[in-house]
Amino acid sequence: MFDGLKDKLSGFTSDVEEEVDDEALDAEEETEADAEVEAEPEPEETLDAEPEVGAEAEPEADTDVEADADAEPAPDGPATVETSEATSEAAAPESEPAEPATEAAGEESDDDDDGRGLAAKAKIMATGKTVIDEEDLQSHLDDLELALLSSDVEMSVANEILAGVKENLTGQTRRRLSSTGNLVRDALRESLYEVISVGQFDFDERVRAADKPVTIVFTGVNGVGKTTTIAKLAKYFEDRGLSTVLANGDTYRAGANEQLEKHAQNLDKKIITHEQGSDPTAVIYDAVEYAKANDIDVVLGDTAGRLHTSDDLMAQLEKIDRNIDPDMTLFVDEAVAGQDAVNRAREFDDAAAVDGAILTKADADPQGGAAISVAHVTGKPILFLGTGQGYDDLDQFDPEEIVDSLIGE
Ligand SMILES: Nc1nc2c(ncn2[C@@H]2O[C@H](COP(=O)(O)OP(=O)(O)OP(=O)(O)O)[C@@H](O)[C@H]2O)c(=O)[nH]1
Repeated sequence: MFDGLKDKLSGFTSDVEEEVDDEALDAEEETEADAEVEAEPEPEETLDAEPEVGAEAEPEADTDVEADADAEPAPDGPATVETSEATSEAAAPESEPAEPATEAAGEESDDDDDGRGLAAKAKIMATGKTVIDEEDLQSHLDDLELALLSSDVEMSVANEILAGVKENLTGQTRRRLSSTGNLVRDALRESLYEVISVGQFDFDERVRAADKPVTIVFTGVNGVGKTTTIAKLAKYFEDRGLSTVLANGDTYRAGANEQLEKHAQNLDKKIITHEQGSDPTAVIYDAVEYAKANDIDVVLGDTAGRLHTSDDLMAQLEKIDRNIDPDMTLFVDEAVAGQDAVNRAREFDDAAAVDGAILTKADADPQGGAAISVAHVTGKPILFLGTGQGYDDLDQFDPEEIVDSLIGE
């Protein structure tokens, strides 16, 4: 799932990490040079070079930072990051002295596995320098933009991700990043998470809390796996102890009844159908009445997937809204449709406000563009991903899990 996108994102993070490493090395050399200068026999500089002796003995205002750093003496003596960190903070007393030194001290112990440069990276963050020059970052951001667009990520969403990465790596927010050697990945992770977690709510909880029967109506064009998804959700609810009745409100398409009937039969579920061409609202209404009479928990109502530009479609959904007032309207499309799915999500949401989306065929989608973009574009969350043709192949959409799978933990 989304393997092509994973590769592209990994290319970006390793390229920028390299750049950050180079900057870190430069910074390290600079700091070492500074330290040599500081080691000259001026009284205050001597204090920095030999903190155990000097700091407690001279608690003057401008040496408070050293004293703080020394409050937890480093076993390795003055050559530790804590010491040199405190030194650089003291050299620039204006810039938030104590906290960064503590951050850097905490970070240092985790940095061994990344080899060169990590202590220096922590130092760059702690001392308020940028992690990477904006200019150096720009060419990588251009590459990232291309990678996102070629993976079908919607333009405005790609721009949002780029802006987030840039801000996280060069702006004021970088201190929020955990410095465990994955600065760039963390920046990308945070930025991706922001766009794909839009509007998330607890689907199970909402269903549990609602008065029964809960009515869920499905919209979306034909051929994307809507019928299969309704069947998968019937199984999903059964697994959670909730009963369902299916309603075929797609009275427009020949063969729709048979298709849903087959799933209902396989899953041993009640299905309500009317003749082809009849009123979809009436079908779903009957299903709701059946659910009430038979103590059924959830009504799953299909609707026709005619073209989203059709006034008929809007009129149909409006009529369902007016007469049935469903608890949720979910938009279904296929992840593999990429930009088309994103555009349709926007148009369906404009036509008849949806509460969330389900993307089918994520298992067959190397790009991930729709999965990244739909929530941000509509302001409504993706709730499920279809991951295969079996009834159990439906995963709840967990933004954190998706981001982890895209860029590694
Ligand atoms: N690989 C994969 N195939 C799927 C998934 N969901 C549905 N399909 C397949 O997609 C094909 C179309 O699914 P249907 O449910 O019949 O789709 P549909 O005809 O769009 O249904 P309507 O939207 O109601 O018209 C079927 O072969 C399904 O098995 C999925 O998540 N992954």
